[in-house]
Amino acid sequence: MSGRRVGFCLSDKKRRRMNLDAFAVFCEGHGVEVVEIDLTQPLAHQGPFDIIVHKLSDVIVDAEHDSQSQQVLANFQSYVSAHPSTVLLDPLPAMKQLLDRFASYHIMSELHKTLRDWDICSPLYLVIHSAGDLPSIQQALMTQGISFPLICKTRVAHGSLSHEMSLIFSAGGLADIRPPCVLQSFVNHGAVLHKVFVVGDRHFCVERPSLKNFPSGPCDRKTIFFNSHQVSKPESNSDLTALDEQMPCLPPPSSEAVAALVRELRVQLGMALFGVDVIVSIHTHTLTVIDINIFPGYEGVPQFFSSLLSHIKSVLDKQASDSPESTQTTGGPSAAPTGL
Ligand SMILES: Nc1ncnc2c1ncn2[C@@H]1O[C@H](COP(=O)(O)OP(=O)(O)OP(=O)(O)O)[C@@H](O)[C@H]1O
Ligand SMILES: O=P(O)(O)O[C@H]1[C@H](O)[C@H](O)[C@H](OP(=O)(O)O)[C@@H](OP(=O)(O)O)[C@@H]1O
Ligand SMILES: [Mg+2]
Repeated sequence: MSGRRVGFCLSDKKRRRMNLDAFAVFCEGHGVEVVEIDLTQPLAHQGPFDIIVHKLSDVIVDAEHDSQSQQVLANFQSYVSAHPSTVLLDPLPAMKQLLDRFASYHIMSELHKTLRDWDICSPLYLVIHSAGDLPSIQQALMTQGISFPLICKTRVAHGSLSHEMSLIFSAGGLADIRPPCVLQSFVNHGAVLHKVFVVGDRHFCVERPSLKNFPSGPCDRKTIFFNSHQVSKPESNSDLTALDEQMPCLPPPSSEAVAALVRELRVQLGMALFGVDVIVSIHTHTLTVIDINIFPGYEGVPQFFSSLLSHIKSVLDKQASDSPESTQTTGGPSAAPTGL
């Protein structure tokens, strides 16, 4: 597959984390040119691109208050509008919905309706738009049957501030929330998180440390503030992740249920590169979706490079078969062997 150019727009952190240089070498051997896009320069001078793979979440979040980010985003969007044949991985509207926990948690809350055959749910949650009076928040929690402990997360779902969260154990702890935020019911799950990393039509499950169990119901305990990156990275190990009491190992989520969940989310989100965080309730053994991430780190997925290239090639093959030229010739282009 010659002459295919794939542009990448990644933050410095993401480029290092993904090792884009190594991926470019990997793709060269398969006839795909990987080009890093400089967002500070006109994209038209750097193209053309068959596909652009990006993680513009930081730029989109910063564009809310920063004029330079607004300009970068505007330049990117104008290039994409002027080049409709360039495929975005993933589309900006799809990405934007996952940047907002108010939106992504609504998607999660609807999953049980479309996945009726599977014991899949997401925790009850309350959206807090602004700092209202605490009694009305407490009343809303009671009305919706959302019990303590609660986990409080910022509305913005990506970027450094988005991982600062808190565990709230009683009504008094509600004074510690900083709206806009969500208050999500805390589900005891035995300190094991299942990260489901999705790359196109493939997905991979990776076990990670997670928050330990806490006594159900309100208790007189101070709010615990933490950063999620201290809790669920492979190396995470703290008082927050060490179980206070021994408990029987939980069965992992069924692979069929995870596959059904990924299929549903792929359709609903219209995305190819995302991560789903899943826990298993120690009480009900229900597969519980607690988070969805844009273009995650895929740490613990050695098949990431080959899966990403395989998806890129499937997109390019579809582009070739959909292109007007392909209908003018008999039989269309011979689909280049993906070999992956
Ligand atoms: N409702 C919940 N019940 C129990 N534990 C939870 C719940 N929500 C989150 N957690 C715990 O907190 C951790 C971080 O939560 P979450 O994934 O929502 O944060 P995040 O900042 O989006 O994380 P990341 O971006 O790294 O996926 C989870 O890995 C899990 O250990
Ligand atoms: O845009 P951010 O930095 O919030 O993206 C995060 C993402 O939210 C997840 O925290 C990723 O962790 P995993 O889900 O464990 O992959 C982070 O990946 P990392 O490899 O950089 O820790 C993203 O940065
Ligand atoms: Mg998460």
